[in-house]
Amino acid sequence: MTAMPTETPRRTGASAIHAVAPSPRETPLVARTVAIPDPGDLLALLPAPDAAATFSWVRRGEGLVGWGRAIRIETSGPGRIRDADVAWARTVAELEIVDEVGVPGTGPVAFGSFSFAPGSAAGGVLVVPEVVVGRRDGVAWMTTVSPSAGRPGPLPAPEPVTAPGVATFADGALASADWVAAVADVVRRIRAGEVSKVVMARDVVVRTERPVDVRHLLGRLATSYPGCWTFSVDRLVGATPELLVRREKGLAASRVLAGTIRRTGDDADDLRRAAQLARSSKDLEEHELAVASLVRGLRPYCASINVPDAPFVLHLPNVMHLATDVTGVVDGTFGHPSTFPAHSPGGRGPSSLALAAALHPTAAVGGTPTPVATAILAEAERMDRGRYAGPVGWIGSDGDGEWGIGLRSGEISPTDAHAMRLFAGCGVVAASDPEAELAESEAKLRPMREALGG
Ligand SMILES: C=C(O[C@H]1C=CC=C(C(=O)O)[C@@H]1O)C(=O)O
Repeated sequence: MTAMPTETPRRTGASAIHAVAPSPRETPLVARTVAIPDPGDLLALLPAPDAAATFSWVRRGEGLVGWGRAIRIETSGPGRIRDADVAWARTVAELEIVDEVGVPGTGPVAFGSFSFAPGSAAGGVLVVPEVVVGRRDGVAWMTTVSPSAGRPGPLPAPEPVTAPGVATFADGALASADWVAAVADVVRRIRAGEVSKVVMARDVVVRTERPVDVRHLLGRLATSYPGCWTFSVDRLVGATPELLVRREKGLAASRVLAGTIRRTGDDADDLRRAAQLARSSKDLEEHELAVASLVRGLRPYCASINVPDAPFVLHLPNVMHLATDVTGVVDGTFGHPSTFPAHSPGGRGPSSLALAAALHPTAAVGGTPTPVATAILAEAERMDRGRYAGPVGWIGSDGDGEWGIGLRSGEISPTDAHAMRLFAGCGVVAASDPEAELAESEAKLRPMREALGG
């Protein structure tokens, strides 16, 4: 039996499952994975401009792309990530799975994206595309999810990609000067001892001459930021350098980023700046708090954890970050309450999504201590972050998967394909200079601005 709608599906024909109440289907959906010849550029396969039905998780030419919506799971509230994990395990249990390839990313896959804040109307979503094409270590495959058990047909011929034309950018919730004043106020509260770190974000609204074709953005982001995860899930699009958690074959991995310096484009100067960043006590403090929060979140789920003594400097085209790669051995015997048996045959422990639920929000996007910091930012930013800075990624049928943090991103409006909101945030600590944070947020907005042609 296969999960089917408990409420009227959207008119796209997708099956909609609201949270954890899938109801049975007469004919099971079949998820079939077959090997295919190397398909070339994965992003070039995406057939249509519709951001709501276009999925991507691509880094250095490898990863997953998908289109169409075979199953949709929507969640909301504080349990939005865990509820989606539970609903996914139930959905998987009711699929018929034929996987002729058997590597991470084959079999049925759900792409997901979750709001930063528990109370956000943006909630959470998992979508199983009708078609997924993936590549990893030179192996390529196609997975189809449909009521038919037949072998998949040829890939569709993509429609031409269109550029958005002239894009105009305007202040979002706060004008720049007001945001700087809000950051200054937060610095005062930190210095008064109320909180150690608060990540302050801002939004920028965009209007484009022509409807945004998400494939245009994805192509530009992937070309300019090959080391980032170029993602598209349900209209949230971006290229994030930060991995919240990957679970693969019993191992958990996370790339924590916090502490930033802008690049100038001059190699010698950038090297000097990298050294300056590695020694900056303000950035090292910001970074340490982010690593500590990640490790605190991961520890209960791991038999062992490896945390390097010092961060390295990650070079991106727009900025450099202090970075720490944390790894852990997932405790397969640990009975996470949201881990369904389908995710832990033989005691595999919490799924990648259960781990993401446990880790979000780290101090790289919230602050320290988390409850105080998130309450302060919610008030000071004067906006709902939506799914910016929330987990974004994919999960497979065995619970393995990859979840990034939805940074360097923007959301295409659900009602107007000419409208987007872009986001960027900065870790604020006692030594922060509000004007410098504004400049840093501008540098972090650059990938999306440039992808839009700004
Ligand atoms: C919150 C963002 O970045 C985080 C990740 C890396 C460096 C950060 C920083 O230095 O402030 C932030 O913690 C963002 O890009 O919107």
